[in-house]
Amino acid sequence: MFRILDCQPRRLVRLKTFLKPSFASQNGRSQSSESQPMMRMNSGCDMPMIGIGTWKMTPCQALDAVRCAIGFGYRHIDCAHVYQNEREVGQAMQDKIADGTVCREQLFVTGKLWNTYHGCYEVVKQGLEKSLCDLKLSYLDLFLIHWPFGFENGCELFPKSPDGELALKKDIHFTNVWKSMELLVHERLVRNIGVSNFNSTQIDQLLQVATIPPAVNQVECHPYLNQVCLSTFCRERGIQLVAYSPLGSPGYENRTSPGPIDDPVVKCIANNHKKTPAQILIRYQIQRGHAVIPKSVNAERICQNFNVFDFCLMEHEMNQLLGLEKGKQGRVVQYTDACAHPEYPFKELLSEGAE
Ligand SMILES: NC(=O)C1=CN([C@@H]2O[C@H](COP(=O)(O)OP(=O)(O)OC[C@H]3O[C@@H](n4cnc5c(N)ncnc54)[C@H](OP(=O)(O)O)[C@@H]3O)[C@@H](O)[C@H]2O)C=CC1
Ligand SMILES: O=C1CO[C@H](CO)[C@@H](O)[C@@H]1O
Repeated sequence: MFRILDCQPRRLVRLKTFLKPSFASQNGRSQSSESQPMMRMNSGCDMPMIGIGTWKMTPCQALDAVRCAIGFGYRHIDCAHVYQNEREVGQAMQDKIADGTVCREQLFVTGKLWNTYHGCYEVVKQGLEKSLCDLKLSYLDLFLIHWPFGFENGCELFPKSPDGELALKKDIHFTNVWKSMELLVHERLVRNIGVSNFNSTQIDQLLQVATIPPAVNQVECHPYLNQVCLSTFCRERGIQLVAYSPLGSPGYENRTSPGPIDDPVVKCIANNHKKTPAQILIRYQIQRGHAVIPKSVNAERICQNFNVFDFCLMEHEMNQLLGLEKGKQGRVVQYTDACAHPEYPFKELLSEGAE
């Protein structure tokens, strides 16, 4: 049986309940999917706490990495149309269903409505159908509004205006997009809906119109951007925080300084536990009650990132990690190209000063 984690307000993840002698260590053995912790969302659906991220996987890498991840026991796959690899992610899932490793119902697949599909209901539905078709699925477990702002509709993922700037679409508000997302639930094309990169003001606005409240807010989160306020805000409203770029997205071209995976404090905690810095960063999210979606295309690291249930960070270590916060300097995925949109969520990045 799956272990269920209740993510209701103020409920903390109890770690000892996860410790099972049968967990694989870093030796490449597969870990039983039956023993991984789950998050119960508001809708009553369960989401596995660790998923595999798929951004920046080439199509070929995605095919191998997702097959490998499912083989190691991952059941949560984080996808998006804009990652341009959904066909291969879908093929990998089909392959693992065909070889008997999993059935569809055991997978938890997240998709995201790309910014060029902010429009009327038909446009939003087209966005979903494109992903369903590529992923070779008849429904998604979770569908997110990828960003609170839209771009001009069309085939270009990053459309440009005649002046060469990103063509922002300002005549439709995310609350209208949300109403279409709700219809997709009623049509049983998606089991849960949520948002990504929304700030607390935007979530409040959404909650005022929603008949189905967002199940999750997927945001950047790691020790340099710990999202303490947003995490509490979401928890108090029964919204599950999903931590993206949990390793600080090393290698991302926008990263100009070393990230948390290279931080001496993280390395020291890792040494004390005989774990890797990546495992500390993933475990840190789980102990905060966040779902977490590290990306890797390397089989050893895919396995390593999943093997974080045989140790526990102590309170003082969690506090040390929380103390690494860098405010807006810690944010890697900034999307300042879209800052002229009224719903650009990270206004603090546009002002002078540290915070
Ligand atoms: N909603 C949104 O707007 C966003 C969502 N996301 C989602 O979150 C996922 C994760 O975030 P992402 O930005 O990819 O970054 P991560 O923080 O997951 O870091 C990924 C990088 O870390 C490396 N890495 C992975 N595991 C290890 C390890 N154990 N030791 C050392 N290095 C490691 C990977 O290299 P290698 O592959 O070679 O192992 C890759 O370069 C994305 O893939 C995507 O699914 C991300 C950004 C925005
Ligand atoms: O998920 C993400 C990664 O890729 C996208 C663009 O290329 C980002 O906008 C987004 O946040």
